[in-house]
Amino acid sequence: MSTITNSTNIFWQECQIGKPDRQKLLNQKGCVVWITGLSGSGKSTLACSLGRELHTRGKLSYVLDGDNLRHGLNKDLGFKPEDRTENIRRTGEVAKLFADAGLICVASLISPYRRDRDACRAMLPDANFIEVFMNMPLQLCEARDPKGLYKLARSGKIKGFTGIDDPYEPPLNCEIEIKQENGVCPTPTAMAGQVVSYLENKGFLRS
Ligand SMILES: Nc1ncnc2c1ncn2[C@@H]1O[C@H](COP(=O)(O)OS(=O)(=O)O)[C@@H](OP(=O)(O)O)[C@H]1O
Ligand SMILES: Nc1ncnc2c1ncn2[C@@H]1O[C@H](COP(=O)(O)OP(=O)(O)O)[C@@H](O)[C@H]1O
Repeated sequence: MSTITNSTNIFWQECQIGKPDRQKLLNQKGCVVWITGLSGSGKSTLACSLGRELHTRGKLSYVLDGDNLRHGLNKDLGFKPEDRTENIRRTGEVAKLFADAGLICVASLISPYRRDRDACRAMLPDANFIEVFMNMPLQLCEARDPKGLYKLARSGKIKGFTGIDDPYEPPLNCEIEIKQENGVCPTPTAMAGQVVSYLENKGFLRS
């Protein structure tokens, strides 16, 4: 991530009401839950299920989904490595703002490159970046293929598709790993439950 800025003569503006005040109001702690994994691994499913579970518990969250962001904020970006890097950087910055607002921000993007995810982690105080790895086999994701993209990638109609002809670098230091047990994928509710338990144990669900 570049730390170079093109602006000069800029100053940080402090306000009287800060993150601790907002957290107190919301009775929770702002953080980023960053879900990474292959296309079709269940990132959006987990993000939605988690959002629903937190809402039920009276906790304010917001989902930043890669696909959705590419309809607006990131619509100028493609899938070249430098575009993916910029996609992740922008999303990291937005997620950081949501966390500062006191929300539990759930970012759900393939984010295939370790360096880009680590750069987002570095934007936040360490414990406030919770990396969730959807550790699902490529064969399962490809068998699901809900958008038919793997089929297009295998036939060469999409170039640079993650897992096929573009790399996915699994996390080395994630906080949560979601994986199959005895060849069975946990249900969406169980996946969300795993994340909620983590948030609860680490004190994010109280101020
Ligand atoms: N070349 C290539 N590689 C990977 N994915 C592709 C590609 N082209 C289009 N798509 C679709 O874009 C969705 C991924 O967007 P992301 O912003 O999460 O990608 S990234 O983090 O910048 O790698 C991804 O959504 P999910 O399937 O939900 O992961 C795909 O539907
Ligand atoms: N835990 C799960 N159990 C069964 N099917 C799932 C599960 N998670 C996701 N799926 C299914 O797999 C497909 C891909 O899930 P999705 O959340 O869109 O993945 P991603 O966002 O990583 O591309 C969808 O059809 C979804 O219904």
